[in-house]
Amino acid sequence: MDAVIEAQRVSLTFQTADGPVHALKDVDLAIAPGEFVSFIGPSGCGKTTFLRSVAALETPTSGRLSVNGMEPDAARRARAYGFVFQAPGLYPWRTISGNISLPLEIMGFSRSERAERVARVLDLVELTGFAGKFPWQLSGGMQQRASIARALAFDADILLMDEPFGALDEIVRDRLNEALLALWRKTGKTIGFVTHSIPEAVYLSTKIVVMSPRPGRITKVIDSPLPPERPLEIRDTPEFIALAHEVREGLREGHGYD
Ligand SMILES: Nc1ncnc2c1ncn2[C@@H]1O[C@H](COP(=O)(O)OP(=O)(O)OP(=O)(O)O)[C@@H](O)[C@H]1O
Repeated sequence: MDAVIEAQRVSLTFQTADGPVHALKDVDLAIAPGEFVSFIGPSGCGKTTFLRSVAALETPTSGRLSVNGMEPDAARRARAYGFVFQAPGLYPWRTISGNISLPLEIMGFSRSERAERVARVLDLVELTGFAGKFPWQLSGGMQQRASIARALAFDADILLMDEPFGALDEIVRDRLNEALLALWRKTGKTIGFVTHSIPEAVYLSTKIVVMSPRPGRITKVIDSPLPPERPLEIRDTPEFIALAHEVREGLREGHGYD
């Protein structure tokens, strides 16, 4: 099947006061529909820059990038994806349902359509009872679930997530990983997910993209042999441990964490 996200020799150089920064160099990647792809690598290897380029928030210096067969900018206008940032970024003066419906209001959806969509995505992230609460009445993990719901409200086939659980403690993160995996299985969306965590990447992904800095590039792409059904205990299995080892070796080969 055709790739939903395809990068061909994508490079991006930032011109800074200290000289050029090669954030991405010759990145080639094809992501098929329904894949869960994690990007892992040390700070500064270009993970965020790649995801932001897919979302048309950055413009590559050279190379070709397509999203649903379109240029990233056209894909953005066609609302081809939802984007989840590292911080939930909810407006404190709006309720949870008010936050989720805000982009829909801006896009001109009717009141009934907004209500229907908000109810559906709140159910997907298991926050149905919290629609009328304000962000400060929710825990950090619940706030991040609300921001995922907001990204899902467009009903796009692609979800781009930039380290969405990085600021959360491990137990909350485990629970959100489970919930995200369940959501992915239920919706069949294509997910691009940036993380610093090897266990998180291995637990969630069908494909793990290992990156290395200076210049930012892909050093290894690992297809996961793990089944789509993944209870948390799968992390104790030999298959999981072997895969985590392979990712760690990939990072080491790219001098990632040395
Ligand atoms: N707007 C910008 N202007 C100049 N340099 C930038 C800009 N954005 C990113 N960079 C640089 O590009 C490189 C890649 O950054 P990027 O944020 O993509 O890395 P990352 O792998 O996501 O890192 P982290 O894990 O710390 O978020 C870094 O050296 C960073 O300093």
